[in-house]
Amino acid sequence: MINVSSPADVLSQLYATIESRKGADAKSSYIASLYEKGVDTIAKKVGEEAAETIIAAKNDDDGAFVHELADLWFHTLVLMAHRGLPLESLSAELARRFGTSGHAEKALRASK
Ligand SMILES: N=c1c2ncn([C@@H]3O[C@H](COP(=O)(O)OP(=O)(O)OP(=O)(O)O)[C@@H](O)[C@H]3O)c2ncn1[C@@H]1O[C@H](COP(=O)(O)O)[C@@H](O)[C@H]1O
Repeated sequence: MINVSSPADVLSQLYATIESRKGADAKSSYIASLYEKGVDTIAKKVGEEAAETIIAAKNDDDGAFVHELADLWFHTLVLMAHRGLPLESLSAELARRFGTSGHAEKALRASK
């Protein structure tokens, strides 16, 4: 059982586990089986989980919604790890956006 002290800890521990499955046996590890199948299968899984998240978002069941969100986040992390990116590449990009409104960022793009 992992030590759940903060959302950031959970994400980094999960990502470390996901990265550690590189080269693992696909029969005993679901993540390794995804790596073995490759980017098309992992990306398709992300698409399926996104669709299931959208459906769950329109229903009242918070537990089911969180379940689908977790499946979606999990598979996007597997996709990122399969590409060889560190978790910090995502957190750095999100941190870079701190303080910039989406409206302002979009207006800047439109003016270019
Ligand atoms: N967080 C997860 C996690 N979330 C979801 N899943 C799996 O993702 C799969 C997708 O589920 P779905 O029902 O959507 O898909 P499916 O089973 O292929 O069936 P259908 O889509 O056909 O319905 C399931 O097998 C889930 O168990 C996960 N598998 C693993 N982890 C973490 O990764 C760790 C290592 O896992 P292994 O690589 O399997 O050792 C685990 O200890 C967990 O901490």
